[in-house]
Amino acid sequence: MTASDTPLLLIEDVVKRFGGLTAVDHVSFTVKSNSITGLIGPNGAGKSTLFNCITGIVQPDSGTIQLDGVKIQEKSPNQIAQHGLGRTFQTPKIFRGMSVRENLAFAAPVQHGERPVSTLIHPQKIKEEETAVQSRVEDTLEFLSLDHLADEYASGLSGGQRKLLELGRVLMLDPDLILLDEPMAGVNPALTNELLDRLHELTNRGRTILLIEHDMDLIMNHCDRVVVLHNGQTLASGSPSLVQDDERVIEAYLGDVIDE
Ligand SMILES: Nc1ncnc2c1ncn2[C@@H]1O[C@H](COP(=O)(O)OP(=O)(O)OP(=O)(O)O)[C@@H](O)[C@H]1O
Repeated sequence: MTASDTPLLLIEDVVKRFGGLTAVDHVSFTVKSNSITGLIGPNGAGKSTLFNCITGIVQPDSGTIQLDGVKIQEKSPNQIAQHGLGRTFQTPKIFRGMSVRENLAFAAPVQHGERPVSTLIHPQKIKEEETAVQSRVEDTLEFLSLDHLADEYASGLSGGQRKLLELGRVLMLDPDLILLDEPMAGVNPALTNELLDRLHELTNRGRTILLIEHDMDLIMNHCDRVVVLHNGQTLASGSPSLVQDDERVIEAYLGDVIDE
């Protein structure tokens, strides 16, 4: 395998049990840099549990998870985030009592200015850091077309705008790999298109995206690869067209989704 073939994320034989239930059952797949990969499967297939294993919220019982060539399965969520992983949740984690701009600024990595002693010792450095954060906030507002809402309270945003803001908070950490848990659920079509444009733009800028989504049109039209989970196992993985035509996937999952 050459360096350029090395996947950004490697999931190998990962198992996670809750008592007698095997939620993730020997799952293996890879995610290439600068791609969008869709993780799909019926309710209870193990998608969120796998996300939790990747982000360090739960520890897998066995298997290997590598991010950019480094094993991360025994690291803490903070260490994994510092290693270049960002994540959004089904329900956005934002501060409703803060403005959009404050939400973004607050998501920036810990700065010297937040430590009182540093403020006295390195005033110039702190000023530079504050300027850099402000500039990053403005860039993020513009990138996500949230600039007109910058001073609004997050509590006043629509569901879709909250999802954009949560993505913005993740982008403030400048992650290489972004995990999105149902980013389009409850988002109106105009904002969904906006969000999809941004996701493609992020891959053009060198980011990599792994997303859980139930909207099949979106998965088939916008993902480079699809991984299908069923009963905790990898039922299929490959290009959207390959997965769409896979008899096992149609029988176990797509049949139901299309009939709905
Ligand atoms: N903390 C937990 N304790 C016990 N069982 C759990 C826990 N978390 C998940 N499970 C179980 O593991 C299985 C997989 O759940 P998971 O939430 O990962 O599925 P999912 O594919 O994300 O489903 P959905 O699409 O409904 O969100 C389910 O049977 C669920 O009940």
